[in-house]
Amino acid sequence: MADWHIGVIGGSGLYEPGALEDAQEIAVNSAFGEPSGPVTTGQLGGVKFTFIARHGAGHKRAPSEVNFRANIDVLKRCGVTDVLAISAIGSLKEEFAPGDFVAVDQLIDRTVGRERSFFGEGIVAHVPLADPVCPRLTELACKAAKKAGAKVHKGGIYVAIEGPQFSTRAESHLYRNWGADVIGMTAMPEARLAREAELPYALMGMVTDYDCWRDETADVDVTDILKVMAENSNKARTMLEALVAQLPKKREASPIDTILDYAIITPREAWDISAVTKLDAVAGRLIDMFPHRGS
Ligand SMILES: CSC[C@H]1O[C@H](OP(=O)(O)O)[C@H](O)[C@@H]1O
Ligand SMILES: Nc1ncnc2[nH]cnc12
Repeated sequence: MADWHIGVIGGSGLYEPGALEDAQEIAVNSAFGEPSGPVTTGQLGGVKFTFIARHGAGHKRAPSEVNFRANIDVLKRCGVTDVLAISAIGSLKEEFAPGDFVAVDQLIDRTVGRERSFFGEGIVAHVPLADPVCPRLTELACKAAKKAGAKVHKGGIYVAIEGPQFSTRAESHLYRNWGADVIGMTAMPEARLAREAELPYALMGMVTDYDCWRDETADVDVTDILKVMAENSNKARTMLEALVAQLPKKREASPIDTILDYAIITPREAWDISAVTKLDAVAGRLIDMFPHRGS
């Protein structure tokens, strides 16, 4: 049984992990290009912990410019076992008010043109994604967020748009009609890639606005979003402390840890050597000729 190593992806307004023990900022290279920046790695409450800011220091990467593959690859290379993503989200539902937290459990992908797989080019995999988030980590994150004083909604359908513009009013109504509960620009392909990298992934969204469907409120705008985020980022950090404080002592295996066992369709003898080399972290468990993974 592996020990827990929590990886956190901080979204808009959350560019620092808070106080870590033995904190070190390290630049980790990825064969998939430039990650959003260096990671901060250390311990939180005695648990291994690694943080990356999704949009980079100073929020310089737009959602379409985030190299999601490199970010996930880098977390995997650091030895992360589970990923908690934190995001600013718009609400498409009356009950999800600004300031509330939503533990997302389903995703609709409306992004276009982003690299969405580690596989292809000589080694093909089809991982299941019916339930794109890890129920165990989501449950732990919900309890932690409540401990941090947040109003938490368990379950919500997130529609991921390409951005960077917010939605038109017609789109906002359309997504509501589809049954989506919240909206953002980053959970896809992040969740897809975490699954391919055999990393259980949970997404805690912090509601910052009502997008533009609601007559009673002003249309979404970044200044208002940042104001709500500023009020909530401490709560997010407290949630992280509460999360590590209540982790079970030993991390039981998750089915996601070995999802590639049933997903790679290309027979091993046909694997393309250069594709396999790039996958030395993501699929390192299966690539016994590449003893890898500095942890
Ligand atoms: C600052 S408003 C739009 C921006 O905020 C969200 O980012 P993240 O998911 O990284 O917290 C949203 O997806 C957009 O990228
Ligand atoms: N209304 C919204 N649309 C897309 N992404 C968001 N992130 C925060 N609020 C958002």
